[in-house]
Amino acid sequence: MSSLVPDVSPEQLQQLKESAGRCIDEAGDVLSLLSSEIWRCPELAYQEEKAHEALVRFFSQQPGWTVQGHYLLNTAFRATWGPMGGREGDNVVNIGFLCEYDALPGIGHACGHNLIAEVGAAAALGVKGALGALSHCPVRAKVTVLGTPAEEDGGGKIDLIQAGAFEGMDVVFMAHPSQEDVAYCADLAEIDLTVKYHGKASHAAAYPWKGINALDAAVLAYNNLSVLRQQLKPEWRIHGIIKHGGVKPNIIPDYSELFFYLRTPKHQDLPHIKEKAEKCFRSAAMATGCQVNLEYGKNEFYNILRNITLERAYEENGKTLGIEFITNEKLQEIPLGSTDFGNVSFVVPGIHTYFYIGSNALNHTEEYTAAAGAEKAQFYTLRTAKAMAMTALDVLFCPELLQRVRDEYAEAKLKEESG
Ligand SMILES: NCCCC[C@H](NC(=O)CCN)C(=O)O
Repeated sequence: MSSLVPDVSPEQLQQLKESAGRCIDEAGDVLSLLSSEIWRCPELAYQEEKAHEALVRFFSQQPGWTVQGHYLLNTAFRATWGPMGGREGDNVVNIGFLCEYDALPGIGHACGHNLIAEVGAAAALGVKGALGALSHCPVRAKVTVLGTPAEEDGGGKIDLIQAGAFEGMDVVFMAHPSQEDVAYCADLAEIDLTVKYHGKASHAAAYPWKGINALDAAVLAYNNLSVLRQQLKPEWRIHGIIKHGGVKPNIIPDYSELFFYLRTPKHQDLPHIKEKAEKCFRSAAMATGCQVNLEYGKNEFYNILRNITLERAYEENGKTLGIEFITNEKLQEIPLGSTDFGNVSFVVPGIHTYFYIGSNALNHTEEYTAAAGAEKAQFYTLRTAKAMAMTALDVLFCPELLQRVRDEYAEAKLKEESG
């Protein structure tokens, strides 16, 4: 372990970590109530009004927090504690914990975002509780909880980055429910694409030759993409749905709409997959005589800029709590999807870990929705929060560790952005 700030011994840091764990356990009931309140009322991206209200109420009822509802976005919030401690002129070390709370259409919290909110809140309570119990904290510390809506659709963290919400943060943490405990997974860069074909209606039996078939264009495009996949790199992904394909069998469809996700390991590769996909959509328009409009999502999701220094510190703390991590780099390179945390990782050093919740069900299934709302998930959720809080305390009290985190972030960002 790096050398600690003056006045804090390794034993005292360990006592602080244990204190954080006790604070989290003591708040276990209210944290579980918070999580289940969110879970019971699933709300879609940018519409998480009840979840926002529950989280703002939660922190407003906790002593010492400054809470801002509707923070820069209607369903975002910010809760801060501090800066406290240190000496006049000391630099503030601002630790951020991120909460997600949007659900999926039709299957509720099938990605367990209610547990993401709980982990973030719990870890923040733990750090605040441990520091607050000190007669004098030798570090000028601040804890920031940021409610970041719309991860599943639109990317609220990206909106918040653009609005300046992450300025002044030194390190950020969040954890995402999964099937295993892992400090890093190679989440993909991603962009949404909506494709609209406009044709010409006609009676499909009487004079079909008068029509221009927008459904044919959609089907051709879908098949074009299906054969394109053979020529894509194995980690690239193109997948989607036909949202509209016509209204009646005897009316040649004059409108069809498709919704696709395009994904690549690095956000610098997105233009290449976009170019390939566009040829598939435009050639289908040419083949059928349709007009085509391509509309990209407002936010590109970035891949995650990993911070191995922080990951290792998190793993060390988690192991003391009995967490068994996947550390095999090959398994960590298997993409689990995408997240707008990737964009955050390019503006603030941080980790987006994954944690087991007591079920082998798969995300984005009804079984996972049930698992995310089950009492059994609470033990794993609070354990993850403790590991995050312990790692935050390491960052606060080990200046060398914080410097290594910063150095790795700067080097990784330079390497990534120089291609
Ligand atoms: N613009 C759509 C982004 C979809 C993000 C979604 N995220 C997760 O499933 C969370 C786990 N990475 C996805 O990857 O489909």
